[in-house]
Amino acid sequence: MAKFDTPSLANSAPNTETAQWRDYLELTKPKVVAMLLLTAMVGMCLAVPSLPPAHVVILGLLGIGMQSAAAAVFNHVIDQRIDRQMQRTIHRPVAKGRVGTSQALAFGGLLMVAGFALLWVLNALVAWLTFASLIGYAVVYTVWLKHATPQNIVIGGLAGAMPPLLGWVAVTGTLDPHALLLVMLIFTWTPPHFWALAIHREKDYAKAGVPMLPVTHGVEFTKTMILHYTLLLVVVGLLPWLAGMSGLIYLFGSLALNLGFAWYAWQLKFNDRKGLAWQTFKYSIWHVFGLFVALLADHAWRAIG
Ligand code: HEM
Ligand SMILES: CC(C)=CCC/C(C)=C/CC/C(C)=C/COP(=O)(O)OP(=O)(O)O
Repeated sequence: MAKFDTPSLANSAPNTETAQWRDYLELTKPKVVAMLLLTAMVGMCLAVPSLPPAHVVILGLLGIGMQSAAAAVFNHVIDQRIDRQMQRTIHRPVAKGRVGTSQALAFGGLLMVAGFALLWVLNALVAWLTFASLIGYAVVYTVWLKHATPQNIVIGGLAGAMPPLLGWVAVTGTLDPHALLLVMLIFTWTPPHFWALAIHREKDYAKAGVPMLPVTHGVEFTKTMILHYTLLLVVVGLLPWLAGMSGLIYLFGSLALNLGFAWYAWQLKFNDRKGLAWQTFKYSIWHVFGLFVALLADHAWRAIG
């Protein structure tokens, strides 16, 4: 790996190796999409008092999953130059040349069209909103925002925060302000999720010339912002309960998880121990998983109760 450290080699033409199915899977960012689908499923369940119809869940998750995966594939194609400059991403299939740009575009295009068609069967609103999220991530964030401002992931985070609302609309066909509260949860979670990683990978982003907050405003300022967002998340986390969407299981679950996130952020800011940024990033992933499982468990409890 070390041989790619020098900028000249990092920028050189990619290797041409044979693509395997694993490369195509990697292009879809499967773990991120799996988490997005969990949040979409929670949106579907909370849209109705008990359980949504099985065919809506299946078609909806397939459609939202395919469109999210397509967005991830396009992100790999568009970012291939900067991916070749960062240690974390240097081995990605398009960056390395194992999957060519046109093959990746064809794969992404297929996923996009198939996903749109599946959602169209449910209702036009969910199909268009999901497509707008795809454009939001693959074009607005990846092409423009990422290189334009250190607030890139705050604004661009909206696309990744949309799945609970998309799930909700898949079931009801209409927009509901309650679904926006779930969007707000992920929207507030995204900056501390990403900036913790950006501190850990600051050198990567500086080398690739991407204006992430730790690069433009320094690590200390970024830590302060992370702490602010986690404290805001404690408050935003109360909203689903205050709005009557959830009960005590969610309330106490979210309080524990959000205070835990704030504790990590506090340590990151005021303790110089090495590795805290990476630990905070890892925690953020378990945190968002726990938050949506708590919403689901709470809903199931109320549905049978
Ligand atoms: C603009 C918004 C977001 C940005 C910039 C962002 C950034 C990132 C980055 C750079 C990684 C890769 C870390 C690595 O390579 O080790 C990552 C991992 C991850 N993110 Fe995010 N993220 C965003 C939104 C989301 C959302 C909305 C979710 C789900 C709710 C999510 C879930 C995950 C998961 C599960 C991983 C771990 C993936 C793995 O281990 O392969 N992210 N995120
Ligand atoms: C239809 C729909 C809901 C679309 C959203 C799809 C989606 C995959 C959102 C996740 C956001 C994400 C992983 C951002 C990281 O991109 P990055 O380019 O900053 O990170 P990288 O360097 O790891 O590629």
